[in-house]
Amino acid sequence: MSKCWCRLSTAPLPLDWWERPTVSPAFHRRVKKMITDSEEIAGIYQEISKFPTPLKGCIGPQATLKHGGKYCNIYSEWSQRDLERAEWMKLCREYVVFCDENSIAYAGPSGRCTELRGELMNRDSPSGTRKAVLRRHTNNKGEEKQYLEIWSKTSKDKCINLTVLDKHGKVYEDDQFGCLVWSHSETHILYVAEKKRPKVQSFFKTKPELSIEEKDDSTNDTENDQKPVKQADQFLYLEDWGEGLVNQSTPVLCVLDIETGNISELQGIPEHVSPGQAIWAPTDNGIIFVGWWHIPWRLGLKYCTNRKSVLYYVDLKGNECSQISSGVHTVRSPRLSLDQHYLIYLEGSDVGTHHQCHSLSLYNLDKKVTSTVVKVVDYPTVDGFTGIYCSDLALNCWARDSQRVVIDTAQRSRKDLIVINIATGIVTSLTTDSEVGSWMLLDIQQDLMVVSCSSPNCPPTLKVGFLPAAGQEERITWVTLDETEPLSRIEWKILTFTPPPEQTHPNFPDLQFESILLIPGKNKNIKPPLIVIPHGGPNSIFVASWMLLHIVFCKLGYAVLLVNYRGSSGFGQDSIRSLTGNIGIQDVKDVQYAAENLLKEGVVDSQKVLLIGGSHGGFIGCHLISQYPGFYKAFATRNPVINLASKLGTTDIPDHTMVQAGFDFVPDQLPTPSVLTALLSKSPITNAARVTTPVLILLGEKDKRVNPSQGLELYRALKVRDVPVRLLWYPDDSHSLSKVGTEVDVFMNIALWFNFALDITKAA
Ligand SMILES: CC(=O)N[C@@H](C)C(=O)N[C@@H](C)C(=O)O
Repeated sequence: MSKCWCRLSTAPLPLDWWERPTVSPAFHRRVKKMITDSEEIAGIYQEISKFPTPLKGCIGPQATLKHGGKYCNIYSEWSQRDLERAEWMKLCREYVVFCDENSIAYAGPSGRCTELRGELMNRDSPSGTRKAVLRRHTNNKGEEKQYLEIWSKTSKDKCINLTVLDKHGKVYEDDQFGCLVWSHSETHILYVAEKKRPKVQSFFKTKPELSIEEKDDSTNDTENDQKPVKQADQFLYLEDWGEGLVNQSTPVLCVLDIETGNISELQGIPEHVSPGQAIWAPTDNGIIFVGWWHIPWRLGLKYCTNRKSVLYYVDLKGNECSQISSGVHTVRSPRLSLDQHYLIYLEGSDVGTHHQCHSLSLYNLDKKVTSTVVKVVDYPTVDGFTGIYCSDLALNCWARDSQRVVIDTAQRSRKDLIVINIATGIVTSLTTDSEVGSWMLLDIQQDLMVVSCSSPNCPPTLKVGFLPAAGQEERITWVTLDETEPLSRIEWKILTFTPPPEQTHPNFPDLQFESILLIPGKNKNIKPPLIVIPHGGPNSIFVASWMLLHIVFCKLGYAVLLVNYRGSSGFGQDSIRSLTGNIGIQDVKDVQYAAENLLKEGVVDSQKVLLIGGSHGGFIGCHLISQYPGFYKAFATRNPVINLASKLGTTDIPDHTMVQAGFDFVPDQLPTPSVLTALLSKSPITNAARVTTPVLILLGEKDKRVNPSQGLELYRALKVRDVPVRLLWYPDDSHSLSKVGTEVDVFMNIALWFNFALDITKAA
């Protein structure tokens, strides 16, 4: 029986099963409601991938109309997959809103949407009269340059070639460090760039003889160009900030004087931190920024909101730097109130997990004192509030009274908008009663908010609404900017599970967990196959929002179960705590419990259960197929964690491996046999001999988080045991496999892999 991979099969599976050209016509007849033809599958993917995702929304200044009343424009940017060009593209859409002080008379689109090319970042000046644009342009020699442009309402006023100026390396446009901020006076712009590095060359490079003209020219070279070339450093290792941030090493804060065009690098920043997320202090006298510790070395930052970091103020006159946040482990997203008296920011403690419940801190700039406005929530409060889990606050999140802030955060399996009163700490939800699954704040100006919202069966749309006066927040009314319809014949709901007594955590016995179920059609006579998907992290979460992969599978006829096992963020800090040291057990049992409970309800086909999991979700998936052989008919996994012992030395976040496995992370601790043995014993590779489920492995060669050698270990273990396994290797992609060309290939391969698996299950 060792070569059988499904319970119904009695004969060993032919090793060439995947190579067989088509699904049998008999299969098509049997599963009429399933779409199995590859062209049709590709067509559905293409159709659904046309819905763009909002990236930003900015409310312009309000203008008064002749006959009273006001209006303003809303500028929004979206990203969309261009399947023909195999790339992400950015587009912009504009809207107009007619309103009075606090109600909207009309809101709707103005003009057409257009593609944005080469714009890396842009930011309106505080008055709305000018705009700064960071642009990438490739000239006809194929050289890429970065420009900083200043636009007025009618034309481009200034264009600075940052590459030729050569004051610094590339400007950062990531969410982690990057910023582009106008001073309050609108005379300067602050941004983050890679520090200029000394030129390096080989020991044996012959210097070209300069012509007379070139010698003359070289006298005009900048001070930096004349610095001696470093020879011994040509191959010096440069630390980076890990997965998704491989070109980021040493950020510096830069200030452009718009009038003179002069760019200066901010001095006075402590040597042991890398600065980012900077803002201007009141009256432009100083700059406030987050400094991430880069000693003893840089640990990966992506998905890791736990990195040691401090909030600083640097004075622009004396370059003196002082610490604002105190005694905390991690800070993010400093945001100044409109009256410039308060600063709020997200704060986290030294819990070790990569994501956690944050508190909201307040710094009173007049009194120079810090207080906590919203504390960490261990267990959901009686009114259901589960705490703050966002990784960043919206750039503008203050109400005009400078007493309230609006935040979007996961609350169990939804993403809600909440208002926090900084004086009382009272948290009020603006969206709990809505039928929409997920809300995100894009901008707030004079209490007018623009938000994006979506549900698992409804693509994203923008809405506007005025934040009601304090205490009346529940009265909010939203006006939709673009009408979108939910996709027909797809339903979703959130399922709540209480783990059985034998699976409760001894220290956290009351924890529940949830799943989001997407289910096709309403025909009670047809039970769809089920795809079970645990998320990665493990302290991440699925919120009930529009996600391409899930909706396309549902359109093909699958039910999809997204499991937020205990340890997911959004359910209170105790839930996150409960998984530490328990990975491979609690998470695995929760996922299986959710799947089995759904099968008991009889709404899906219990003989056709499939599994997808990426990263830590792949770790859970590998445990599942070895612990429940025959239950899952096929498994597809992206960059899975297979062996914690070998992962420790190859990942950009070794602390994560140690902490999740239940150990403290001590940077100078060398691996010991006992630790490595414990790591190995928690790893799915040790049970690979029990696997009979066909596995599709999808690996990104450039993955710094989970080295592709992890997936290769699994491939080899299955191949040698004649378990059907297929490995796809994406040389230009990394951990998330999110390049447009990769994503579509990954999807098509999973869809076809599952088709074959179900076909064979039926035939057996
Ligand atoms: C913190 C982190 O990146 N963990 C990885 C092992 C992981 O599971 N990543 C998730 C977020 C993923 O889906 O890639």
